Amino acid sequence: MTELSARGLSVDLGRRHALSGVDLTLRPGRLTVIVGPNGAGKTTLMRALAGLLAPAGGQVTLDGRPVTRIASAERARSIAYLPQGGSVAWPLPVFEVVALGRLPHGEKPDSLPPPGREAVSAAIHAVGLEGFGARAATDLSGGERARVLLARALATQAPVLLADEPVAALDPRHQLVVLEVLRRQARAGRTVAAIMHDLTLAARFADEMILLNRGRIAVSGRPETVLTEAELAAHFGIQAHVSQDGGRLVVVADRPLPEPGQDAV
Ligand SMILES: Nc1ncnc2c1ncn2[C@@H]1O[C@H](COP(=O)(O)OP(=O)(O)OP(=O)(O)O)[C@@H](O)[C@H]1O
Repeated sequence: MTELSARGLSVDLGRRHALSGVDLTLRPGRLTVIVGPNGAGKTTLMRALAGLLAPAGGQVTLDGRPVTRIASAERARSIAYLPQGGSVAWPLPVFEVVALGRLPHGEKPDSLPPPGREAVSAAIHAVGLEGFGARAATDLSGGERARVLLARALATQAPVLLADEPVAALDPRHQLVVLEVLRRQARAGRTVAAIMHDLTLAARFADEMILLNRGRIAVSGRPETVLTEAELAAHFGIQAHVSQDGGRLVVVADRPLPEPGQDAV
């Protein structure tokens, strides 16, 4: 059971304050969805949580230990990170790309021990890519490749899984497949966070949501607390209609609100 926390987290990128004073705790057993407008700092936050960016202030801790002080191999075994829009550089077979997720365990793709091989096969199965194992990962569609990269992260079997826009490239069925995988990971006791832009889908799967805007947490909590028409207007700049359909939250973006100082069209 692994808890990932940020306290007073600030990150500068060049001269830009990308994150300021972020406090959050990602808990085992929960799927937390991070939302926010473009440029809000979501990717920066996830990279800092993964220990890939050094904070300018505050800190990120994994079960109380500062994440940037954990040796990289141990960190990679503890936190699986799926970057946004990841690519595959080499024409390796899908099985071998997914098997790269076992490297933090010291297991090489061409000589996996049985438990490692099982983890790779289970990850390929989880994302619905059976039958793709021998295909070159460079010869796949964007959505297929996105699922290969998620499978690589799953194959690590890390107690923490951080996924940056894991469903952005996927068709509706595979969006559901992947979100069900993330929810199952959480239900199995892992600590799971995902960045998403589809607010209705996010509300359906999130145990908890964090709305980030201008590098700060604007609001967090249950989806119905975060996704109110007022919060959507204030932070996404949209007039939206939020309703309940059979107990599910539905967000329909009606129109963009004028930027402050801009005349309505
Ligand atoms: N390498 C960089 N140097 C300077 N500024 C950067 C750098 N990378 C990102 N930024 C800026 O930091 C801010 C946060 O970027 P970030 O990628 O975290 O946003 P995001 O919320 O993930 O956005 P999106 O929804 O568009 O993916 C943005 O204003 C961006 O322009």
